[in-house]
Amino acid sequence: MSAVEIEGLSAGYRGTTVLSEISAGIGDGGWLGVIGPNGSGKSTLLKAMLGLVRHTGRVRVDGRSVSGLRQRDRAKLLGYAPQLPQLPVGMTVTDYVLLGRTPHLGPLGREGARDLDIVTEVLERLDLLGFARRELSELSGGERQRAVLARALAQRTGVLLLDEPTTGLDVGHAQALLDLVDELRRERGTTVVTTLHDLTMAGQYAEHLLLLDTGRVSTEGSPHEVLTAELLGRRYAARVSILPLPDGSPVVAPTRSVVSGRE
Ligand SMILES: Nc1ncnc2c1ncn2[C@@H]1O[C@H](COP(=O)(O)OP(=O)(O)OP(=O)(O)O)[C@@H](O)[C@H]1O
Repeated sequence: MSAVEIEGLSAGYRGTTVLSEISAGIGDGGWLGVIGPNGSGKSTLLKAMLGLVRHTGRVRVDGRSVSGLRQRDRAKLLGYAPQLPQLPVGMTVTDYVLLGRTPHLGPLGREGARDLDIVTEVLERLDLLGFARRELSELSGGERQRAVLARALAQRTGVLLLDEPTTGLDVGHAQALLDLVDELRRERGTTVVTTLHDLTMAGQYAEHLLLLDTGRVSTEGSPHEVLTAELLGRRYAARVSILPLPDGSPVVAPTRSVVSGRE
């Protein structure tokens, strides 16, 4: 359980500023969805929170600034599943997920029974036990995606930062993965930050959305406040309609332009 505050976060690469003055707060067990068009800075925001790119401003977890922490100590607070992780060649699923335990290992770097138990539990939870001894290169895209999430879950942190966790997953597996994250949130009070391209799903799972545009916060608020045809049309240069589901939650439906003269 951890509350997260982002305060005046600016970040960039090699002298170029990509993110400017981002501020946001997420309560214990909250879910923040970061949305925005390609290149708007969503992944950079997560990387800056993790200290993986140069940044100014503050990130606090339970009131404690993480900016000055060593990578290892940050990794005890913030779990991370990157969008395009480098997957070590020849590594099995179990060994890969065990990497999530690295920040918790003692000076000799040996994993103990508790670490192995956590890995088994996570593999079971993500329906990966059958693949435990398989090499990562022998998994399908969706299975690999689950292994990446498994590694982040094995970190056992109060905060999870998930960068496009449903990329490459079919609708059923995407739902199952987001349901699982939601379950963790309810059971353990895990605080979640996800970037998501699927705006309907972003609105269904996140309670609060942060819409980025060219590295700045364009709009933030509840899914109903942010997922409007006018706003999305402007920010994404897209034609969309917002349709309500029976429970009132918004579906973002792309609409095709009418081409005259077509049969
Ligand atoms: N390592 C890097 N070096 C230089 N520029 C980078 C680097 N990574 C990202 N950028 C640039 O920073 C900007 C924001 O990129 P970022 O990956 O954060 O966007 P995003 O919103 O996550 O995009 P997408 O939806 O396409 O994944 C882009 O203009 C991108 O080209």
